[in-house]
Amino acid sequence: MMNYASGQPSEGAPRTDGAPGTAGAPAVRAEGLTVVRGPRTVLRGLDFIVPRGQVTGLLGPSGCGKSTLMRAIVGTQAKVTGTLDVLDRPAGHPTLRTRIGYVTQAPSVYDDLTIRQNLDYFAAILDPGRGSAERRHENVTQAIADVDLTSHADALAGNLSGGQRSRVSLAVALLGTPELLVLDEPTVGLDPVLRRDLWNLFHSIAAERGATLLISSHVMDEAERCHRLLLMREGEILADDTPEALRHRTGSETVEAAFLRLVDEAVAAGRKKETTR
Ligand SMILES: Nc1ncnc2c1ncn2[C@@H]1O[C@H](COP(=O)(O)OP(=O)(O)OP(=O)(O)O)[C@@H](O)[C@H]1O
Repeated sequence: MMNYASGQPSEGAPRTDGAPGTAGAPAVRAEGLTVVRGPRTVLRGLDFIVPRGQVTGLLGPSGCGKSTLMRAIVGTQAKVTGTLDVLDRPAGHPTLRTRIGYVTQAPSVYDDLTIRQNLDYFAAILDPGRGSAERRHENVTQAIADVDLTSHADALAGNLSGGQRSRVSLAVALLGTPELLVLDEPTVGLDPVLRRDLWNLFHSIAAERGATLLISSHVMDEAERCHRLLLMREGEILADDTPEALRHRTGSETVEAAFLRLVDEAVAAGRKKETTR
């Protein structure tokens, strides 16, 4: 994975993406998406799309609802109302299970198994039976190589660093070559070199496999690496645009500055609404 190009969106990003003005259905389409968790409405009537074949960043401060939105998309969240279509099916549809790869914030690996044994285990669940043994072996070897862990394939997962464990989780999600990869803060706690390498890998997965990636982060400099952004705040979408358009629209140098400006505008609009009540 280490020698993929720049980790930045390329000029030639796919156009069959469902983005406004382009052909093709989006990977994810939400209308009036609302989620209630406990006593709180955590997502409030969201409308957005995630275009196919691109890297979309889901950014916003801690607690704004990023994980909840991802859980709704992969079908593991209760009390979801509104429309939420994923790969042309309602979210949670059984046929989506093998078409989506999901990596949660906590790496889901077995410490007492080696990397290869972890991957073998999940591959056997995805693609069971003796007849598939050879394909499983190839897929596992490829997934380990994709995340640059070939030289550690026989190391116990319990002896790996945090970044290496995150990459094992990502390798599990890559098994079965999913059409949609949903990655919840995959670079949190990683050093800058590993973060850059992972972003390069994400872009190569989109470019070479045509996969759609939805990646959450609260690190704003990672926003610049995405084709499109969903900026969230307090359970709402503040903006759904390209990084360049966001910077341009707000007259800002960086996406972080654009985000702060949009937050200020939203706060000011909220105050105005209250005073005119
Ligand atoms: N089980 C739960 N019951 C009630 N409220 C919850 C539950 N889980 C999360 N919440 C609330 O839902 C809101 C959104 O949480 P969520 O985990 O989606 O945020 P996030 O943006 O992913 O945060 P972070 O970046 O810190 O992971 C938070 O205010 C949180 O307190």
